[in-house]
Amino acid sequence: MLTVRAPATSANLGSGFDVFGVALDRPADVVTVERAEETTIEVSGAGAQYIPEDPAKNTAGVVARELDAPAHIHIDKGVRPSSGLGSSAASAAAAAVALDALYERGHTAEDLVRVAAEGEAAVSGEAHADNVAPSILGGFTIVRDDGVLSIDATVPLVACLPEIVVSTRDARGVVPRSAEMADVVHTVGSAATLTAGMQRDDPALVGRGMDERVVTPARARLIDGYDDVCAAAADAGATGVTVSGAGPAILAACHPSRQRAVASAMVEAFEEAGVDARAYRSSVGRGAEIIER
Ligand SMILES: Nc1ncnc2c1ncn2[C@@H]1O[C@H](COP(=O)(O)OP(=O)(O)OP(=O)(O)O)[C@@H](O)[C@H]1O
Ligand SMILES: N[C@@H](CCO)C(=O)O
Repeated sequence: MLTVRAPATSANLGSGFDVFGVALDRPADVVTVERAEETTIEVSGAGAQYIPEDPAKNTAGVVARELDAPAHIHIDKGVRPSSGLGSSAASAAAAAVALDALYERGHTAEDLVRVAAEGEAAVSGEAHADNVAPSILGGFTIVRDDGVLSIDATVPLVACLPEIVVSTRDARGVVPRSAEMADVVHTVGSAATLTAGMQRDDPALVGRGMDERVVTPARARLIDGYDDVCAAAADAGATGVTVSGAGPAILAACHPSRQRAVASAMVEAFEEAGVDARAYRSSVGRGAEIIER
């Protein structure tokens, strides 16, 4: 028997659609695996009632199939599904790390990112790896077709999760199919600025680099109170604010001394818009870890 904790993640960071991701300190999924003849899944915790226990439909079950590593899998959800905080990815990442260790397969972390991305494909229709990469590797990650990079950083972040559900499948449906060249140039500038900011641990550069004009505005319309929450975060000192993953969570970057104020301002602004919310104060965090053998 073996237990792994895999963290929530925020993907895109505005300018890095389907490329950038970041591990958060919390919340996290905790997955326990035990060898079995065939895979079975049991789910408890946040939003468990919305998560399929059929291994073919659960990201952790798909990972067990891909690794040919049948197991009884217990998933304790800390990351609520359809949150924009990489819920389905946290289970996939934890299962990949746990099953690799349980069956002593010795895959590299990069191999496990590819396997966990297949779990994501089963639920969202596409094998995007921008949540599973940070959930396995930790840090700020850059995913490309030819590999994945992870950069350590400690920039303070606030992820504010409202009591609204937006599925990744739906949020991918509103992404424009094409973009103006001026917006593409702007996005490249933001992505480069954000990457430099992560490397220098500079919250001001990271915040500026979150600005993006194509995908983010289309998705913001799916989130009640989005503009007010962004304005409140900026007033409280956020250096940048954007949709986390496919939403509805909203991610802000800030200087350490402003983190508490930014978190409170975002929750209050959601509440003024009639939406309950909670904020997770975080830094760029670590990846999946075995916590019990
Ligand atoms: N182990 C799992 N944990 C969570 N959701 C799962 C799992 N397996 C399958 N799902 C399904 O995946 C969907 C939730 O994933 P979705 O990608 O919409 O949200 P998310 O992972 O929180 O968001 P995002 O990818 O934007 O950060 C739900 O339909 C849920 O039933
Ligand atoms: N890059 C993906 C992440 C979803 O978690 C998207 O934005 O659709």
